[in-house]
Amino acid sequence: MKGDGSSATTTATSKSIHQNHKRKNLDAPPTLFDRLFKRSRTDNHAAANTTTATKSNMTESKPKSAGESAKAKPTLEKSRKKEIKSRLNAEASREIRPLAVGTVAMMASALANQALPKLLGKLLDEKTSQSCTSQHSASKALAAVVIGGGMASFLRTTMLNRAQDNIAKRLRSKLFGAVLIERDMEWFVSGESSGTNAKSENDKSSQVVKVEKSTAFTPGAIGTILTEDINKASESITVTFANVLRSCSSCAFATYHMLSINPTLFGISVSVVPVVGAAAVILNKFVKRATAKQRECAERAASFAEERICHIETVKLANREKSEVEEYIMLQEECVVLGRKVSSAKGSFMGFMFAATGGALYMVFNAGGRDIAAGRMTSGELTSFATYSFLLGLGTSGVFKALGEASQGLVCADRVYKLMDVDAEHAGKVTSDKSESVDAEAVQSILLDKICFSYKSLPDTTVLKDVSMDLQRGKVVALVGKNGSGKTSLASVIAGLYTPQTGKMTVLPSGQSFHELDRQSQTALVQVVPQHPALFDTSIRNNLVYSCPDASEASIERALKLANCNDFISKLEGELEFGVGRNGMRLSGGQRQRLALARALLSDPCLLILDEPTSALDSEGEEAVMDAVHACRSGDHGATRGLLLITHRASTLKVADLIVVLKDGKVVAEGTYEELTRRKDSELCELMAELA
Ligand SMILES: Nc1ncnc2c1ncn2[C@@H]1O[C@H](COP(=O)(O)OP(=O)(O)OP(=O)(O)O)[C@@H](O)[C@H]1O
Repeated sequence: MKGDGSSATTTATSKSIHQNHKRKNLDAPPTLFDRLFKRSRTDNHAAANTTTATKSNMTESKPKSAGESAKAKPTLEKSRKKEIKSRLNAEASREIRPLAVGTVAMMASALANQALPKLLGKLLDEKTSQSCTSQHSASKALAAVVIGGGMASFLRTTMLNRAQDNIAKRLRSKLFGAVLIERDMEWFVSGESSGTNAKSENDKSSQVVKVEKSTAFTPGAIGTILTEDINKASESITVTFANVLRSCSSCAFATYHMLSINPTLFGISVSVVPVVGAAAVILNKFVKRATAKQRECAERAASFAEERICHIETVKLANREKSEVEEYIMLQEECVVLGRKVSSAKGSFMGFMFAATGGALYMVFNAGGRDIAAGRMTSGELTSFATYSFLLGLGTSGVFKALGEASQGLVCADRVYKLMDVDAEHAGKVTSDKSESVDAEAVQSILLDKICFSYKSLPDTTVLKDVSMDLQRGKVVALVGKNGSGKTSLASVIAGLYTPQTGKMTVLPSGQSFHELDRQSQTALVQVVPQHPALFDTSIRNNLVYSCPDASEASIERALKLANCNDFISKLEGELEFGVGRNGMRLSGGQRQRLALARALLSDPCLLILDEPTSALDSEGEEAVMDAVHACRSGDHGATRGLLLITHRASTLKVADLIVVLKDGKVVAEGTYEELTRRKDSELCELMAELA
């Protein structure tokens, strides 16, 4: 089993990440990660306070999800607008240098644009007056303006785009951190992250219950926020802001020049502005609403497609490919209808603008022609005037367009910050917030004392009731119970994924509270092999070292041997470098389980939890579980470890030192296999009979 360069690089990278993490705990200078997330948390707390204030000003009592808010109200409350603006400004202020250079360059290029018509007019007049000497001066000035303007345009584009990219990068990093680090598990499994069923209706024709899904922070919606919304939000404080400035300056310069050339002609030329402005305001409102609806529809379609692709096996087993494609087409049609409304509105505005501008130019040339004939104006002046009026039109539409983009940017930023701000209910305690650590090797047992737990989404249902248990190194405890009795929930609480409402979980002999330890200590103490282990679309090696990136070759080999992985890995092409495919689909269920077991063993935890470990294992794989039992009892390199087996198999139950029977979240019996099967009507016998 050899590693190639790429995996070595990956391992080296993960090693360095892990080492960085370790260094962080030793009070090293703050890393980029620290700076980003500490700042982000400070921002979030500040924002959370402001948000609370904002929420109280809102008319709705229930806070809405991003998808819902976009659906219900594409415009923002004043106080919320103010808050978002100040947060965006804070982001922009961190890019003050490229923004300042870009803005100055933009003003310079705008000046060059404004100078062009005048110089062109001058050139024309000089040419018609046959003055060879002055012709040169206009040409030289023109050359200087063209070269200077070109350079300014280059600087403007590169600097503003650089600022935009930097802001987007920071927002993306903060947002991804807020989603991955700062949220507790419940946020991911509850309706807020995965989308809830908004309403159900029975589709009689297909006899399938159709459920309209909300787009509230589904993985698809999170993806869209991370890409499109952040792009638009960062654009609104860089390029769009600069465009507003440029368009305004264009309007001011053009107005000045037009007034200085011919004030009467200026009056004729701007007579169409109020009409065009009023049309723009009305259409802009309509476009904003329609765009929000179109976006919500596109998100629903994206989430729909994503879910079907993720669960392709279920789709194919149910023979639903065609009907799912049809439903997707219907969603697309809905999007197209909404898109048509947006395009019609935009098209009408463009057509109206064209007609209005054409009409204004017709009037200008009519009156200007008369002025030339009367000797009040030269043809060069009229050309300059016409070009300035064109620039004024361009500037005016630029202002409206940029203002529209800016308000769209605010709506997008609102979605970004809604996802970034963690509400108190779902704030997972961040690793660095908990400073207590433990020497995992010194821990002898984990003691559960009257643990009570309910999920936040169902606070009235107590899933675990006064569960007490002593999980010692070298001891195998089997946990049995009917479906839904709370076995997996207990495993998740012990692993630190959820915090119990009452009761204590203590590590001995230090007596520290497990749930007050930092995440690194918690994962060093407890590792879980879940019912359906998730594998990433990468090599076996990378999947293996996921929770222990700095594992040595010797410990990798030991973990693989303990989990009985070597036989199947040696038959795979590339062995440890074999790509397992998406969700580990290129491996069998048993192989996935065994690989997950090796991954857990690699961390050398004090306690290993195997949730239904034999469900996907063949008889050969069951031996791996027995090997794990042996390794826990006798210690594979000196130290023993505890094992909590969630199982129903009699063969596994027999090897356990203690069997704990769970019923409706309560421990109803505990003892050895012999003790618990002495009576035919014992809880364990009844359970085994029911499960047989
Ligand atoms: N994320 C969750 N949010 C709310 N309730 C949940 C959640 N996960 C599980 N439950 C509920 O908690 C109870 C216990 O579930 P749990 O998965 O712990 O049972 P289990 O004994 O492991 O079941 P099984 O043997 O089927 O895996 C069930 O009633 C279940 O509906």
